[in-house]
Amino acid sequence: MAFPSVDMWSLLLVLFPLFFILKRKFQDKRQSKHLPPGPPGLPIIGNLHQLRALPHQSLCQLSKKHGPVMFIKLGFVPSVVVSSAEAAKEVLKTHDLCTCSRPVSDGTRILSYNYIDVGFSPYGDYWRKMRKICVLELFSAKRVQSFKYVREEEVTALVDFVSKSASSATPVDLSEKFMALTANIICKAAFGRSFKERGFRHERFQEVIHDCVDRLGTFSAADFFPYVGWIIDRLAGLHGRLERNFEEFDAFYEKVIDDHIKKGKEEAGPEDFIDVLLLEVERSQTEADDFQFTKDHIKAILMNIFIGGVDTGTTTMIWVMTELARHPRVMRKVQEEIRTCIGEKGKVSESDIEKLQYLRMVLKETYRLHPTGLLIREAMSEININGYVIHPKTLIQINVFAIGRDPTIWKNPEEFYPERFMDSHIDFTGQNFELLPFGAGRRGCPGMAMGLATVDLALANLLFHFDWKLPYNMKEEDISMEEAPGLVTCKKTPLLLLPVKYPLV
Ligand code: HEM
Repeated sequence: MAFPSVDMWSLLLVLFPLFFILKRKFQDKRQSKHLPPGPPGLPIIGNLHQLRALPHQSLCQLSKKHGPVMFIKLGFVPSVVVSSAEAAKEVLKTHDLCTCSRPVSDGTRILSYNYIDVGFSPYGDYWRKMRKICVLELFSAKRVQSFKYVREEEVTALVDFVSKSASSATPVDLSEKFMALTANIICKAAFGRSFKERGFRHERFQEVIHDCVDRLGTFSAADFFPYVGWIIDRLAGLHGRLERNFEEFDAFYEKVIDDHIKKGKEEAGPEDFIDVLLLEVERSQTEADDFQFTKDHIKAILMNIFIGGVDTGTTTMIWVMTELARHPRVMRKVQEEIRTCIGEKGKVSESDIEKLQYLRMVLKETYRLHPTGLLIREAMSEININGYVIHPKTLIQINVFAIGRDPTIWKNPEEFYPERFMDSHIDFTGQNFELLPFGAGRRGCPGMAMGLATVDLALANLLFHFDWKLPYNMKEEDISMEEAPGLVTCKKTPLLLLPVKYPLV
């Protein structure tokens, strides 16, 4: 989440008198003695001024002073920030049922077709039905397996591209290539064909996805200042951009769904997400059920898949390759593992991945230092965390970044050292609260298996086929580790590396 610029602050000051009247109306009547400790805030804006462009980092600093369960106010919105594994377990396991809703916001309302999706809709019967459809029909192990051919096709095409770059000694922009890879794989799984075959420029699609993810991670005044915040958002042009992106997505989905309806059963081919979801529409029309599954429901789910599945996988691969480029010892070790395991087979297949234990450690270590972002929940009823009261409607932010760098859990937390996982039981599947890149509990990521299948296959093949050097006489310490603001914490500058073909005998 990014926070406002100087212009936005001036706007806030102009609207100050209005806020003040509203503040009285929204005055927090809670007894502060039961609330978690936190930094003192300013009138109206609360603690917003203490958060910089990268809130996970600002919150991590603040929690070092105020503790692992910290109370802050974002405008009028009360929020609790959780920065220890122990407290995260309380929220995501002990009290999961009371904390598994999501807060509403202008951005998520637009992109979720008014909360008829899975990722942003509040907890309740409706969400349970939608989540069940996704988990059973779209993200099951069988379905993930059914798209194996798509992943293999796309990874092979990427290896071919990189081979050509290696032959001409041209550096590869891995950030761009990873984005195209995940977007193409998800596009083929969702629509049966690539963007190009669907008459859409994939570069444009990636831009729109990225823009939406950025916007969802950006401060929106309407979210924190009821009634008046929308004026600031309008003036800052936040709304217009998101609405235009939404319309672009919507027109594309509409066309692809209509193509599927027209083609009917005539055109045989592997079942894609739209085929599966159209069956849900049919089923809900024939079964006497109050729940009517419509074209808009399909579109809302597609939106979750693109927004939840593309930037996350891309970012994971970028950070892994960035850390490996900075740590040649680890790079050599992981390549040795892959090359010894694969031998003369020529390429890594999905069935080889489980044998690659060190690669798994590299992935865990990368997720520890570069998790996707803050986990965002909303309390539905009063709960008690570490002896502090959290009231209903409080925004809960689990700072996975802070937990990954907590010196009470991790020795030398700033060091990239995959071997720390050697004899450790800690994994990232949501059972261990020290490492939560996919979240945990009822709202944990349902697309984890699908995301990891791409990440594992692509990384293993790129590390098997190529050695990776730094271009332009760069040194390891020249690689920028700067993060970009957004819902997903990406690397700010593109990662360019020079591939050198590994000679297969
Ligand atoms: C490596 C890739 C991925 C990472 C790191 C990742 C991470 C996450 C995280 C942190 C959450 C929030 C969990 C929580 O609040 O506890 C989430 C939710 C979600 N993810 Fe993923 N994700 C990935 C891939 C995918 C893919 C490929 C899809 C779909 C094709 C997907 C679909 C979703 C959906 C629908 C939700 C919302 C679930 C809900 O609210 O019920 N994700 N993901």
